[in-house]
Amino acid sequence: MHNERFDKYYQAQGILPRDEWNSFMDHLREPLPTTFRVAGSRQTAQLLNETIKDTHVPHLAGVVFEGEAVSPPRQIPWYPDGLAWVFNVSKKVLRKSPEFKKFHNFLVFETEVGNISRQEAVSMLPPLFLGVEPHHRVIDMCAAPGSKTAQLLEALHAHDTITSSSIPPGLLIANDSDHKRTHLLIHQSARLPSPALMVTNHDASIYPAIKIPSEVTVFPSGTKARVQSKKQHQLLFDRILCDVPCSGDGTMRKNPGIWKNWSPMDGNGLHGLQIRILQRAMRMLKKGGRIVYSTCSLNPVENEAVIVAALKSIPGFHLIDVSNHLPGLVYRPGLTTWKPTADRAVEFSYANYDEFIQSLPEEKRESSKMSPTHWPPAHTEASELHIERCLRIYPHLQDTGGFFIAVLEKDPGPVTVVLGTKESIEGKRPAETVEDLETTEGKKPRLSDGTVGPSEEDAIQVDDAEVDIGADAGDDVDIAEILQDSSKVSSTDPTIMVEGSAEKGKKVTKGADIHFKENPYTFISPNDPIIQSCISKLNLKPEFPAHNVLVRNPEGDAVRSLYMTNDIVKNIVQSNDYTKIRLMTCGTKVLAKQEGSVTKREGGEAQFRLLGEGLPVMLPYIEPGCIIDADLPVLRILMEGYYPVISGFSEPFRSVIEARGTVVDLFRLILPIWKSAASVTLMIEKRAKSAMSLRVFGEDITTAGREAAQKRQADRETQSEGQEGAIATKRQESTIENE
Ligand SMILES: C[S@@+](CC[C@H](N)C(=O)[O-])C[C@H]1O[C@@H](n2cnc3c(N)ncnc32)[C@H](O)[C@@H]1O
Repeated sequence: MHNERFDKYYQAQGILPRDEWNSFMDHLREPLPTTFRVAGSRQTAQLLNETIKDTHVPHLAGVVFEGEAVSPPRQIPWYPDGLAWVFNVSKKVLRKSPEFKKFHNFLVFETEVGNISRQEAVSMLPPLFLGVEPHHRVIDMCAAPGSKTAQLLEALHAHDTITSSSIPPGLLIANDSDHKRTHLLIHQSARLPSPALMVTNHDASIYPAIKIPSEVTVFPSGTKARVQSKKQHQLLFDRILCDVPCSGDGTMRKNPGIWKNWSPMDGNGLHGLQIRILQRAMRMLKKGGRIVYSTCSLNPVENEAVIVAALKSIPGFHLIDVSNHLPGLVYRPGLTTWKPTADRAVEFSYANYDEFIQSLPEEKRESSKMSPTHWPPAHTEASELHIERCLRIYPHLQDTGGFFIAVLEKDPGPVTVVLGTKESIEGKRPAETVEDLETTEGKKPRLSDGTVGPSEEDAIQVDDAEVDIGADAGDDVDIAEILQDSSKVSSTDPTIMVEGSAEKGKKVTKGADIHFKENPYTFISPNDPIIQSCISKLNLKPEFPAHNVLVRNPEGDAVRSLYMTNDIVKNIVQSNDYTKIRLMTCGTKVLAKQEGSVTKREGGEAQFRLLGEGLPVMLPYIEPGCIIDADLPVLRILMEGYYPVISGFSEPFRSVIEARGTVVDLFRLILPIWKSAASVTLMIEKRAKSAMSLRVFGEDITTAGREAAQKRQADRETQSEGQEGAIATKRQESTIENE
């Protein structure tokens, strides 16, 4: 845990007063304490938080392990409502002290079901500065694996109750350029089902313009709303998170491997991409909207230098003073000057870019990774831009990782015409300013993605401009035309077709990504017989938004799963080519075909059931008459076996369920069950069932839990007999580690 280049570089940057240097370095070499956040809707989170505060903490307060007192978890002072916790306990204590082991199990299971997010303290900050509200349109540009996305989604769902999800009028797009990592986002989203969520897979620096219909034009100050046109406009966002890829040297406490190979060149190489992502975000932001730019790097080249370059290249933005936003948070102001180096040995030989570039042989100048924006601005410029308003977080300040945050706002500007979608006029969300970038930034050159590029005076080169999967207004072209374009598609590939376009040679939208292999999104008619059958069989209320139900298969038929979205997600899906925006998923799965149900086996029509993950979203539409009261003994039977027979339940549950039933209401737990001829099954996922069992009964009474316990016992016995003991322990340890 030593690197001379690191010391030399950061001492030269003057990131800290001299007398803090040793403490800073000592903390960098210490492992991070465990931190977690109680997640979920506000009501659920508060309830679980009370359990931690009132049950777990007192239980852990007096624990003494091997003669030493162990500290119980404590609340992170700056996190709102005390919902984030830190605890500093070694693995040995976790494993061997029964009190901590129980608490650890609680954490593992609640994390599994999404009630707790084991997140680094500093990583919880960016969403707190973004201030998302349920009506906001939000994009998380570099979202995977999704811990901040989860926080943004929770803010969008601030009006959820313990049992049911609200349908926010806003939108959250979680994007990541790494296809594999977008699957992490999809996995996360199953824990927080939201009809307002879309997951996309794009390079954020060339994120395509999303079209949205703007049917109604409203003129300000009380003039009457009237339909002016059915034009489409570019969707602009109220809030954007740019948690950009970075060198990550702020995470050294968690990733000690960074020490060995650290070099200033890592940050130098990322600087250009970081600027382009931030610039793209600035162009997608609404007037008065807010961007949070963050990195887990301490390097000014990845932080302040990016902010300066972006602010200088696109006028109309400023840094917000957020010093009073989170009382209790200790941080340092942004650096107003710094010293870049293009030298692995960390020599600071060049005071400015010109000196640097002149020092290179002519043939090497063009390929240099360094640009003028790596160097600091003049002193007056730095103070005009208020670079000191950025936040730097160092490990020794509050025993965290290192982090950087800047909060940018787009000037509100004069309001000329206010355009809104139909639903905004009907009061679901405040009318918004939607501007047509085509006209407002007409003087600037246009990038090939249809967005506006920097002007000639701008210091930054946009070198990905040739990648066009962008914002062209959506002319239709023949697929043959695309096939001819060898830069986009290899002409030797005979199978090129947009997934889901059933006919060969079908027209596709210009700019569509024909390599994108996802099933299409088809909203089905509210009169579709399957939808109608779900409404009647599952006793759904007439308010059920049947027009917002979609399916995902090439034929567009309701064959297996039904998803629900809110209005804005539907508008976007219907106005854009899903391959062009590379849409991985949207909305939330609410209903699924019950395979092998009796009627199906007898050749009757397929039956759909409510999904556990979609239940909070569906609950407001379920007739109260089909919610059955039950008690703890009933829940116990449901949890202990996979298919408990109906005759095994006591009255009155037994008679009620014998008549019929799809949903059970248990002391503010609403759970879906499936009733077949002779048995009744709790339709929740195995791990979720175990988490609930621990929460409700204090032990894992589920079949899977009992089997796992038996296996552990058997392993222990084998171990004590001295046969393969070492192997069994290792397996157990690695399971705990993974968890
Ligand atoms: C710092 S991580 C994001 C962490 C995430 N916000 C969270 O809290 O879980 C940066 C992410 O950016 C993604 N990424 C890298 N280059 C990108 C690009 N050009 N466009 C979009 N995402 C990118 C990486 O795949 C990575 O998942």
